[in-house]
Amino acid sequence: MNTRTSWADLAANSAAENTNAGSSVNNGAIGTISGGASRTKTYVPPHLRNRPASSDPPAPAYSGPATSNDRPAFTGPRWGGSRNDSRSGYGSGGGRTGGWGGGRTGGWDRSRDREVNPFGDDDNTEQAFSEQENSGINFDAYEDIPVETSGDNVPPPVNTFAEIDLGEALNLNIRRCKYVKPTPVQRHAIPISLSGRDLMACAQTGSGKTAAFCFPIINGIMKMQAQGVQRPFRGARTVYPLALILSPTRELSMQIHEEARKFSYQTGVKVVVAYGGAPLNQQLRELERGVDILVATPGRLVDLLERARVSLQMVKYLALDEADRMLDMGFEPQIRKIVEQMDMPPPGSRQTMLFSATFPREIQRLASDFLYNYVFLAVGRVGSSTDLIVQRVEFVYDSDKRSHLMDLLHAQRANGVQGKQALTLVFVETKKSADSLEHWLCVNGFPATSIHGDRSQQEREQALRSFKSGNTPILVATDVAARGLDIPHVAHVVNFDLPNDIDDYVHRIGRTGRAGKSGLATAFFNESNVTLARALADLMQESNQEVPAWLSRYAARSYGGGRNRRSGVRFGSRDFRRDSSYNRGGMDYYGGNTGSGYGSSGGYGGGYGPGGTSAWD
Ligand SMILES: Nc1ncnc2c1ncn2[C@@H]1O[C@H](COP(=O)(O)OP(=O)(O)OP(=O)(O)O)[C@@H](O)[C@H]1O
Repeated sequence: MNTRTSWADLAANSAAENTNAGSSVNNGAIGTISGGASRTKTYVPPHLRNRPASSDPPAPAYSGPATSNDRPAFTGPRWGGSRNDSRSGYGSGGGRTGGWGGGRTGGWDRSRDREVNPFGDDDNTEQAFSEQENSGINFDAYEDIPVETSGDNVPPPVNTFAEIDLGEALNLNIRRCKYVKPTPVQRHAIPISLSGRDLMACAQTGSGKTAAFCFPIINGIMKMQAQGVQRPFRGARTVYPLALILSPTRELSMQIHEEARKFSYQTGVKVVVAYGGAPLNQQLRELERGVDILVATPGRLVDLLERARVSLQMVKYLALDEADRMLDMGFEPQIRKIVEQMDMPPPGSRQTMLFSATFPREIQRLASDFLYNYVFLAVGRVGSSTDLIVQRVEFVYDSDKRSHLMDLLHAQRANGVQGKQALTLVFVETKKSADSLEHWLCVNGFPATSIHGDRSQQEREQALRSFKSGNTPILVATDVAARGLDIPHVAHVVNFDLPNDIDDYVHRIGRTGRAGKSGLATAFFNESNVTLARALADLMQESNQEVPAWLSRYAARSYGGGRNRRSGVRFGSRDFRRDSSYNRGGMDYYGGNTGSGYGSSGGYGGGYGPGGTSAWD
């Protein structure tokens, strides 16, 4: 098929662009890992140098060998040996001696100067970073994205970080991250959250949602601490976080933790992460040192709650990242338990923020149980993919998939920059096929690794590190890596097996084309994917992609099949409260003004109250 050649060229070009991007991109999200192995391992902040060793021994990252990812054709990870586990941030960086114990009140001032610098740079960074901007971001790409807000009295958006009073310490960290101006979702979501409103926010992959929920939380906690918030005393071992951030995967929780630690550096706000598959004791020790923001996966959190090691009684902020995933069938019972059946304050007494790139209507309906008089925000159409990603679909029989993949990889390699293979993420359906494809790639001279639910947590983390560092530039993954992961320089996402659900496709391809950069996504389609055809064709068309004629033909035949949530509705999953069926129930969501402190006009043409307007319509 002659198109294959041009797609291979595209793959190669995208790869070249991403490889070229090099260090100019913000590597912030997991910056302690990406491209900086040796730096993070050896860095000791100036204020910690020449100190006696801590009485708190560095928490060992792994009990087993770090070279667990020892598949064939690897040259051995650069990361082996004494990995300095960035997760352990506060506790293990060396030098910190307690400071967070028990009912900490104001302990931060004493220990602030001992906080490990999560940026891994010198403390005198202000000048260095103020000169630079995050040059990897192409903000123009976002400028004309349509924005919809609904709810009463929606606070107006801002254009700059300076317009919002986030506090000096947080502003400094924003500069350290090289964020020069807010992304569209940040422009809208941050003022809404700062005003105290609950929020359901939908914005495209890679558009900066993490900061959008982290900044208001950190700012709010700084204010609470300034007012001398007191925590109850239920026993020395129970901790009382003020904010809870839940995410569906361990790796995403780790990533959010890393981001939140950067944003909260020297603000006095302590962030701790808890997720399954890692030693509980280590996480308990971290918690006992004090926690303001707890980032967690649901399973591990339920465990901690049942052991009465965490109480949610003081939670003022609840954020669900990938909220639609958190509320789908797999997670919903656990989320309900955490949010409704433990001791968390009810909606209205806490502030709840739900974020995702996709928000099916039925999930919005479920989610509204957790919210109080919320604002709905959609930046771009709900569930759309970003135009920054070039999407290709190729008809490939199962038996030909491996050779097609090989063609793409060869083309990328041939056009690679300085012989470097650009990062390629390959999604497959099952854990078994992930293992076998990884093995096959390695045997055929393409260093690959894999991430899926049957691998140990050590192996999963090792695989991610090895991928990010470029050591194994191909990562074969199941959907465990589909959401949220912010891996710089992923040039190409290959849907070797397409998912059944178009929303999963949107998240998967969203691992490339992030933060204003371009990316390439190639999907292998065959008869077993017909139920996805219509949604896929619609999505591609909406993102200005070339839809092959054969796919359009499949689409025409596959009305309403599968879990295609968009069938029959042209991407209509906006605020579900606008559905006539919703209002028929006698509920008038827009009727009552619950007093957010904003004038009824809000000074912004967003609100979808009666007579409200939308930038989309
Ligand atoms: N204002 C900003 N300026 C520059 N870079 C930013 C800004 N906000 C976020 N970024 C960067 O953009 C990248 C993507 O951000 P983030 O991971 O929060 O996206 P997301 O919207 O949560 O994506 P996903 O839907 O895949 O979870 C990150 O590397 C982050 O550091």
